Formats: sequence, C-alpha cells, structure tokens
Amino acid sequence: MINTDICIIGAGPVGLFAVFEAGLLKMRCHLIDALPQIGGQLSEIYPHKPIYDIPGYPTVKAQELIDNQLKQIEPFHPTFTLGERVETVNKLEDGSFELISNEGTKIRSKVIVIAAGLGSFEPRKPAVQGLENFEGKGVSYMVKNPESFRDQRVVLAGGGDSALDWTIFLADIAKEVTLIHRSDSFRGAPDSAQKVFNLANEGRIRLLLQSNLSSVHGNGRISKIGVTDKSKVESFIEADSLIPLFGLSPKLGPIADWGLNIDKSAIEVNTFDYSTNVDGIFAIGDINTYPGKLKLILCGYHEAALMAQSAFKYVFPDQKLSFKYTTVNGINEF
Ligand SMILES: Cc1cc2nc3c(=O)[nH]c(=O)nc-3n(C[C@H](O)[C@H](O)[C@H](O)COP(=O)(O)OP(=O)(O)OC[C@H]3O[C@@H](n4cnc5c(N)ncnc54)[C@H](O)[C@@H]3O)c2cc1C
Repeated sequence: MINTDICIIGAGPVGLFAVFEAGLLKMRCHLIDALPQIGGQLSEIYPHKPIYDIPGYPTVKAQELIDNQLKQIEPFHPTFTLGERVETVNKLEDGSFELISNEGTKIRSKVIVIAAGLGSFEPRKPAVQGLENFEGKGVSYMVKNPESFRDQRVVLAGGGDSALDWTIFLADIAKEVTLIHRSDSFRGAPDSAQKVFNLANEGRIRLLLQSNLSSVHGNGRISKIGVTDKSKVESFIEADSLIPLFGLSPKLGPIADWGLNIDKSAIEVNTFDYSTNVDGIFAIGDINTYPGKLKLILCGYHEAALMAQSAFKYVFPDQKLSFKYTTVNGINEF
C-alpha cells in the first residue's frame, strides 16, 4: 500500500506542476498515470511540437517542457506509478481515500487531485476477429517494458511515431522484428522512417508495406499472424508477440463512476479552489469545467496553485497556512 498526502491522477504538465505547488506547502505527492511514460498529451501526442504560450519561454518543445518540469519538482521527491489506470476510489471513515488501479495497486491518500486531461488514453484496436482473446497473451497495445520482448519474434503494426520508434528500438534486442504498414510511406518523423527503411535494407527487420493485419492464431497464446498484401493475398508470420500501434484515443473511463458532477465529459468544479462536489477531491487542467474554462497548460498551472492552498487544510487540519513567495526561503529547504 502506498501512503501519501496527495494522490495526483495524471502525470501531464498540470499534474506535475501540482507537485511543485503542493511541495512548497510540504505536502507529499504520488502520481499515477495510465500511460507508461510521464508527460500526458505533450509526450504522447506532440512531443516535438513547439509551444509558444508558456510565460518565460518564447518557444519550447513539448517534451522539453515536460523534462524541465521534472527537474523543477526533483526537490520534492514525488513518487510515480506508471502504466496503471485508477479504476476505483473509495472514501474511508476518517475522510481519506483509497484508490485502486487496474493492476490492483492500492494508494491511501488524504486528498485526491484529478489532473486526468481528456481522460485515460485507450488504444485504437484494429478490426481483426478474435484479437481480444490474445490480449495479455502475446498482444499488447503499448510497450510498457521493452525488455519483455528480448529474444522474441515480434510483429508491430502501424505507421506513426510509436510504431517507428519501437521498431527501431526492438531491432536491437528482439530475435526477429516485422513491421506491417498499410501504406508505403509513414506518418511518423521522416528521420525515424529513414532509419526503419535502412534497417529493412540491412536485413535487420522485415518491412511489409501496403499490407494489413488480417488474422491472429494460437492455442492460448498468439503464435501466428495473418497479413494480406495489396492484392488481398494472405500470408502468415510465426510470432511470439503482436504490438498493434494505431494511436490512442482519450476516454473519460472510470472517472465517470466516482460520484462527481460531470458535464459533457468534464468534472464540474468551484472556481475558488477547483474543488469538486466530493469533499477532498479536486480537479485541475483539461479534465475540469467551469464558466470561461480554457483548455490551456497555463490555465492548469494557475488552477494547481489555488488548489494546493485549499488541499493544505485536509492534509494539515491543525496548521495555519501563511502565504510565502518561493524567494523567502528558497526551495532548497524542501
Ligand atoms: C496537438 C495539440 C497541441 C496543443 N498545443 C498547445 C499549446 O500550444 N499550448 C497550450 O497551452 N496547450 C496546448 N494543447 C493543450 C494541452 O496539451 C493541454 O491543455 C494539456 O495537456 C492539459 O494538461 P493536463 O495535465 O491537464 O492533462 P494531460 O496532458 O491530458 O494529461 C492527463 C494524464 O492523465 C492520465 N489519466 C487519465 N485518466 C486516468 C486514470 N483514470 N488513471 C490514471 N491516469 C489517467 C492520462 O493518461 C494522461 O497522461 C495542445 C493539445 C494538443 C492535442
């Protein structure tokens, strides 16, 4: 069981900044995110895109902003659970909460801050009959632990950055790598696409262009994958793992079942401190809604600052909060 003052659901830019604001008030944070990496939409959807509306940065690449935010919160030693989605939230008799993830991880927290963006990202699954029977039995839609593919025969499918990046990475550790893509050009970064073409020319991977996943076979675990070419002729590849990478789409998911007031897939909050209708639960960033709401990183940062001032009274009910600038004591004392 993980014990913390504040459990932050979502490790996007707003969840990360909440660690900073909470840390200034000496509150410990644990973050949990359904994705295997930190950074929310910025790392998952647009890591290389420049952002122009962060104060103090005329321009900053999305991933660079996340990397800098991680440096900024280092003094507060936040802890993380990645690749797990919070499914259940229970309010306990003493007013604190128990959160349970889809993998059974339990977190006990005095306050919950939902910084869940557009909800949890769920994989877009290809329409291949019986694919769901092999989920967790050789079929995965995200790479959580690349080492688990060492010495395996891996088939990837897709044409975006994830498919290219993992093909390049797994070429070094897997026994055999095949990439299937429906077109003959890639949506992902040109530099990565070139690397994949080079690996294919060197015979280090098998590249099947203008091809589609058509069937999956196996007895309990996946062992063979059917692929059709442009003339719809099906051939088969022996494989230990299949990784379809067709992008992720956000879904509100289990948050809808936690007794919160929801309006059009967003959590209604009080604009005084971004508290929800459940005492001790706050919602900040893209996941919340109120009159005039703007889904911008900058607005989420502001919400994190005000939320922390109110969260303090749940974590330290007997202490009086006195407002200080960071320059008063510096942040080194934390
Ligand atoms: C293409 C694009 C360009 C953009 N450009 C800009 C820009 O230039 N400037 C700007 O200010 N904004 C921009 N935005 C918007 C900006 O990305 C969002 O405002 C910002 O990401 C919100 O941050 P967040 O931390 O609230 O949520 P997110 O970044 O969405 O992170 C939320 C995290 O919560 C996790 N999560 C959700 N539910 C659960 C659960 N039940 N359990 C565990 N984890 C969960 C998700 O996996 C996700 O990682 C852009 C958005 C897009 C799509």
